[in-house]
Amino acid sequence: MNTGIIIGIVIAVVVILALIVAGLVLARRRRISLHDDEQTQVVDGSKPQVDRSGGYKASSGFSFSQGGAASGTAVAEPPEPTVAPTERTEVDGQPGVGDDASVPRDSERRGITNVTLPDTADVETADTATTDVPTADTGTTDSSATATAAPTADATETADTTATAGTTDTAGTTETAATTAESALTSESVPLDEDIDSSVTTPLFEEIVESVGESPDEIIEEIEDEEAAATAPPRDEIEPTAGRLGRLRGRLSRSQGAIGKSMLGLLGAGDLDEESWEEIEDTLVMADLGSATTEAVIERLRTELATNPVRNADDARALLRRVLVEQLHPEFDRSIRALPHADTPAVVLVVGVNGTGKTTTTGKLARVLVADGRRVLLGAADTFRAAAADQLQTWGERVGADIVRGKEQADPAAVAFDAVAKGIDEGVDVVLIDTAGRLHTKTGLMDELGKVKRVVEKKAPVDEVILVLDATVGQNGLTQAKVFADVVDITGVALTKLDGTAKGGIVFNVQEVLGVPVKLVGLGEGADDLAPFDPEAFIDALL
Ligand SMILES: Nc1nc2c(ncn2[C@@H]2O[C@H](COP(=O)(O)OP(=O)(O)OP(=O)(O)O)[C@@H](O)[C@H]2O)c(=O)[nH]1
Repeated sequence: MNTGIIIGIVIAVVVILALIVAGLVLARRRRISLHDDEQTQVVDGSKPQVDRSGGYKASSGFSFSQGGAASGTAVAEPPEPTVAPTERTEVDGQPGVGDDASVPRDSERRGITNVTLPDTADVETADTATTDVPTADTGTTDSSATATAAPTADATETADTTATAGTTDTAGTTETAATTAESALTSESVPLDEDIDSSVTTPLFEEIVESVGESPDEIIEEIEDEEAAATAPPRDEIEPTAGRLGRLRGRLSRSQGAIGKSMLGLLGAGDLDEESWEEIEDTLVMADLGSATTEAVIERLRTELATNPVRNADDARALLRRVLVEQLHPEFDRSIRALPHADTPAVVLVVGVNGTGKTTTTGKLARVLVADGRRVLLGAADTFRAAAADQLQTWGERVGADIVRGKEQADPAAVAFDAVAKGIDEGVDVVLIDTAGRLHTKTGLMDELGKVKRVVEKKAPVDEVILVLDATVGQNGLTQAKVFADVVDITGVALTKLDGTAKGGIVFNVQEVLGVPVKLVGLGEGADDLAPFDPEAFIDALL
């Protein structure tokens, strides 16, 4: 082979290599970076934590406002829902609406029971009864009742324990007290709040003291000793809300990516043909944005791209972010109306299908409010599930909030009513009422929920009705939501279990369909895993 041919081959190889390298460099420059955020260490106080989120963090803490009054801020009221409220929806036959949620976790499954609620006349009677004749029914209380009810319940308990041991005279005396309480219970009949355990402690105690003729101080001392010895669950330290936001990072990991990766990839690919637009549409629908929001997003993207073509990864991300944030209505008022009125506490009703996280959300919210310096009273109006009131009571003990609870199967409206009555009497700032989870196909039960609200409103206006929705049930959750919206005027949504779904897009759809803002998001089972919803932070976590 002569030298000329060899030189020619070498030059050709060099040119080909140069072309390949140049091609790779250009391709790399053009490609939009869709890197998975590495797990980074987020230091929260002294505890390092793994951040898997891509950075969901609310830019501010929780915001509370007063119900019924103008908030004074430049935030907009939500528009009318885009989907007109329908007749009560029957969804029999549809897959899984609330089904997963209805599987009991910590208690035996019980049937749904229709509860006869008092008519208006009864309610008025109850009003009087609650205020004027705090009954001896507290005595029927399981000794687990409430912190406030402790003296009464414990009096009974002490009597039982000590009498068995047969050690002191006091036992006998206190036993008499318990017996007196019992007989008072059986003989007295008080309408409506006959099942209420708490809120009636002191008068009953006085009755007992009178009847046994013993010094109140002596009895109180004994009870206090017993209480001190009792193994009460330790009260949690409540950390300031500002400190917890960092910890919430890392919880949206599974919501992240569904929209971001494919959307940015498509947008970054330059000119979009119809096939690409269809792919974008599919991505949005798959992420649970719903058809109305999907159409709106695509229209906005088309308009924007026509005037401002995307040139690089940053452009694509910024455009998508802007369009998605816009669709989440950042102008909505997302404050929780939990600030007291001049002479009544704020009343917050927590509603939703069973298993969505109502009790947990109520507890977490109580925690936030207590941390904010508010005096909170809990109303355990979920009388259908045996463990629900216990669960709420545990939350109350952890955060330092009293609770009003009823016996299992007690009248939920009566419990709610009594909670508000007690809240007014004691001058608390806010009463949080946890209602029973119920399947919306049971029309009677939905009507009952409406009655709970109406009965409570005999005492004080309901400032906030928070619908708790489980993000993992996706679109089906909206069928539930619409039925609740028909029955009680929902003022905000708490979207729970966002940590367990890859379909964070449900947030868009919820707001669009219900016309109410998502105010809170649940990001885990922990006590502090509740965050105020912040559209910008949320989109940042999605992209
Ligand atoms: N992963 C996760 N789990 C949650 C969240 N919120 C609640 N849960 C869990 O969901 C389950 C149901 O929560 P509950 O608060 O009992 O639900 P509920 O709506 O009160 O249920 P009922 O009393 O039956 O109506 C519990 O195991 C909670 O710990 C959340 O944001 N993320």
